[in-house]
Amino acid sequence: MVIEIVGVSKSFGRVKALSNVSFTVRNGEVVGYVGLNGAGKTTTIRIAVGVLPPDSGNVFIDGYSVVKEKKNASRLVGWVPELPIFESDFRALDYFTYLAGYYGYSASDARRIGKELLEKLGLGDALKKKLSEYSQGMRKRFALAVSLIGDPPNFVFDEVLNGLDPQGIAFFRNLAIEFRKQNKAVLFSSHILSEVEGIADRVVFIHKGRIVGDYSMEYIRQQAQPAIELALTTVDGKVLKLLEKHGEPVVVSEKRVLLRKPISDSSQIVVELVTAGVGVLEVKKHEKHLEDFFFELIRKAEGG
Ligand SMILES: Nc1ncnc2c1ncn2[C@@H]1O[C@H](COP(=O)(O)OP(=O)(O)OP(=O)(O)O)[C@@H](O)[C@H]1O
Repeated sequence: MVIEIVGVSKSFGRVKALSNVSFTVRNGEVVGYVGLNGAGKTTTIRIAVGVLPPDSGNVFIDGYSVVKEKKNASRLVGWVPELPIFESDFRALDYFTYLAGYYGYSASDARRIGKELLEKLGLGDALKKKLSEYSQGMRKRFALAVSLIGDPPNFVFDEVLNGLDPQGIAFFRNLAIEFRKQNKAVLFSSHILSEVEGIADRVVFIHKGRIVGDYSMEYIRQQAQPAIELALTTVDGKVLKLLEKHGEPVVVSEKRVLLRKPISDSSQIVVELVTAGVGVLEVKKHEKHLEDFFFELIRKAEGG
């Protein structure tokens, strides 16, 4: 229902992995946790699920502290680690059935649910394979199935999309829709913003152990719209009125306008401007990609 990360810091020797990290994943929210390799995502996640103690700060899962009430907190959160490790002598479906037994499922129910889930995750042909023979990506998918057994109210997934094929990604996307409906709080990490796009409602960005941004996906998409930058001989009310027919003009400087969300071709706009007696000094197309938003945050964080 709610995952609250409050002022968490963690160092490994001289490496400061996390500095005062705080954010909340609320009820019914699916939050992407995006950062470059080594930014601190895995460290945050391991602390959030109680397998790594923070140096300072705390994480609360539905109000239970992972530091002081670890047993209660961990019961309420399902997770998929970055590199899942299992008792590898077991065959996949047998191991799933064994684990589900802990949650009170009968062996026949557990096998039925396990088969269904593993098939959906593209492991239908590998139900009888030993986990030791599973590839890293297959282990990831198996771990995702296992995390769903107890139907916990909160989830934390570490790079879960990494290792899923298109079918697996579609499965995860649908899962996210279900989680939202069921009011669960879901945090999932990725180092690729465009990968979380169709899934997350919000994105928290981490860079060098610090949170550098927290935005709704809607806002990020808006910012990442393409635009046409125009340098003109004059920028006045008449010019803006003309441009409004073609998008959302924003005056950048005395003679520069950024036409956001353009709906017409730049050549058509230039013709209209020239016909109206406005000189066009420069036309620049901004093909803004989602990742640019992420890199801009990093640049700002670096003081550039
Ligand atoms: N057990 C450890 N011992 C020493 N340093 C560590 C340990 N775990 C993490 N680090 C360091 O802490 C920093 C953050 O690592 P972390 O694994 O949390 O990043 P990440 O964002 O998950 O990256 P990746 O996507 O590569 O997994 C890195 O500098 C890493 O080298």
